[in-house]
Amino acid sequence: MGMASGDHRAQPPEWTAADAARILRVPTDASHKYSRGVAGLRTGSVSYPGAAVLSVEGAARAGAGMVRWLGPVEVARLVLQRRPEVVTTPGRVDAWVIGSGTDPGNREPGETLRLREILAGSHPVVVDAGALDVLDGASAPFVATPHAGEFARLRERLGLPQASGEAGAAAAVRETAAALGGVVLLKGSETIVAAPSGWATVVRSGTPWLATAGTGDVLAGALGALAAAAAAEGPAGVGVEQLAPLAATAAWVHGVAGRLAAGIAATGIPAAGSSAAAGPAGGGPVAAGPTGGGRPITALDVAERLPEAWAIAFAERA
Ligand SMILES: NC(=O)C1=CN([C@@H]2O[C@H](COP(=O)(O)OP(=O)(O)OC[C@H]3O[C@@H](n4cnc5c(N)ncnc54)[C@H](O)[C@@H]3O)[C@@H](O)[C@H]2O)[C@@H](O)CC1
Ligand SMILES: Nc1ncnc2c1ncn2[C@@H]1O[C@H](COP(=O)(O)OP(=O)(O)O)[C@@H](O)[C@H]1O
Repeated sequence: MGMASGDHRAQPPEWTAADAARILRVPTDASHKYSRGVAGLRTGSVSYPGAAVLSVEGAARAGAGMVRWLGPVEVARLVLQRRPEVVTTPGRVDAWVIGSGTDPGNREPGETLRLREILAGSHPVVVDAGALDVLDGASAPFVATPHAGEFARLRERLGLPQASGEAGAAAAVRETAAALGGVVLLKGSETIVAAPSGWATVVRSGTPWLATAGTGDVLAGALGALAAAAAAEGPAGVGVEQLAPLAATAAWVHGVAGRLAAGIAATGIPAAGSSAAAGPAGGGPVAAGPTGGGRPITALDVAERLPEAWAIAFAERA
């Protein structure tokens, strides 16, 4: 994390396996499911039930002590069919994931109220897709996770001009984070993460094979698990600036999981201390990169490879 910069003019440095390894938490003899963090998800809907399943998969596979999913009973049935480990009754939550697989145009007023309550709380919140419109006035530390289309709409709502070019994207993500008072994770072939302070990093561990429906839902769930683990660690909780490296780590692990699923991850995963410019000694640039082959993948394939990606990062632990 020392590599990343708060200089608004600078191009953000790349997040590495070693950076991710410093953030990931390993259970000890003293651990129990609650100390490892409860990820609470209000994701999916009757219109998009699959997103509930996918975000739950992301959270479960990224190491949550418990996944609590709350929502319509017919969606709960699908979630439990896929993953009976999930708890579907209200209770303790250390970090929330909201919005994936929901349509703000179709949201019941009661649900909007619940989302606003979550955003007025003190637990970290991952704000995805259909919840990006309720961010205004949030006091909880949060990470917004828009794709390019959602990012453009978010900036429009904030009265900010549209960004252009690679350099423009990084500056725009920083500017949006500062305007919102929360972390912004802009998804894409390069995923840019910025905190309100201007701290920023770029994640390049993925593959274009990730461009398939539902992979963003898996990422939101995975980030929820990492945030819950951090939040469960002590009474001090997790501040907004701490959420940025957690978000970069979730994106790094998710990207590598995509590459593992696509069969192109055996070589060239950026290693300890590497950056795109570091050369082979530091792990090197991605050898089997975007045009280096691979095969089609599904969002569930990505979720299934999260533990392996996690272990690849963790192997870089100093
Ligand atoms: N199995 C499921 O239940 C799935 C549910 N999903 C949910 O479906 C809802 C709608 O999400 P969508 O993202 O499809 O729709 P959006 O309502 O965000 O709109 C997509 C629009 O944005 C534009 N756009 C520009 N850049 C884009 C980019 N990088 N990626 C995607 N669209 C871009 C597209 O051209 C399109 O017109 C969300 O709640 C999402 O979470 C999706 O995650 C897909 C899988
Ligand atoms: N061309 C690409 N190269 C690498 N990763 C990509 C590419 N396109 C999309 N992704 C990744 O795939 C995921 C897509 O998320 P999102 O757009 O929210 O999809 P969905 O809403 O269908 O879940 C993100 O993690 C994003 O970074």
